[in-house]
Amino acid sequence: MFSLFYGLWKYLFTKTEYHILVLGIDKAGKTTLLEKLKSLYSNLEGLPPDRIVPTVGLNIGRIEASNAKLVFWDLGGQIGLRTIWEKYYEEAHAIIYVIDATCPSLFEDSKSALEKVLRHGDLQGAPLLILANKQWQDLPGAVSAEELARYLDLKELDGRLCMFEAVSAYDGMGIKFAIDRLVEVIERSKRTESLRTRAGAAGHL
Ligand SMILES: Nc1nc2c(ncn2[C@@H]2O[C@H](COP(=O)(O)OP(=O)(O)OP(=O)(O)O)[C@@H](O)[C@H]2O)c(=O)[nH]1
Ligand SMILES: [Mg+2]
Repeated sequence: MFSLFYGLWKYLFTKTEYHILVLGIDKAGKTTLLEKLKSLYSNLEGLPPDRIVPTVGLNIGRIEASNAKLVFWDLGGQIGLRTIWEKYYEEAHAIIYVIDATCPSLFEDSKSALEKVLRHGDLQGAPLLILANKQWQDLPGAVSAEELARYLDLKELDGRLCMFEAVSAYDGMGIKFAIDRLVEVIERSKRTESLRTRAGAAGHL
């Protein structure tokens, strides 16, 4: 009887944990975004932009949003570090792909790195949120989310849900809206269902 009530209590009150990969080429603003997420969603003050250095390993950020626990894995985007990305694919519920929207000369590089990510079998069906970052008042040259979508013209989405949002990792503009949308999509995605089934099966071994 106890286990029945415990199971029900756990079902009602335990928040599901989702793993979200934060990818993108170097200097796109991934770590600045991660630190801003910490400030926006918790009492912890994230690192200020002037103390953030290029990422070599992995930065992890945990927040609670839209009644879910979110774990962000922020990886280095330098060309020699991109081979590490795939080690995290299997366990990821979704991808956030960050692009410096003020730098069209790097869009092609961003696009080909992203296409490689999307082709990988371990990320099949993972929802994708593409952020047109650096929409900051001091950088008026940033392209909008719609313009970025046109530039990238992604063809190999393979049935996954893809969203574009304009954000500023500096001042936080657009971030909460984008994350809430992503969580909604993660909760309904087939990928989440299959990761849950796999975790359940592993638990019964
Ligand atoms: N103006 C402006 N600058 C930003 C914004 N986000 C990041 N930056 C700047 O862009 C540069 C790179 O930011 P990072 O967060 O280190 O970029 P990253 O994608 O983590 O880079 P790697 O770790 O090398 O992959 C830094 O100088 C940031 O201050 C933004 O929203 N607006
Ligand atoms: Mg970084």
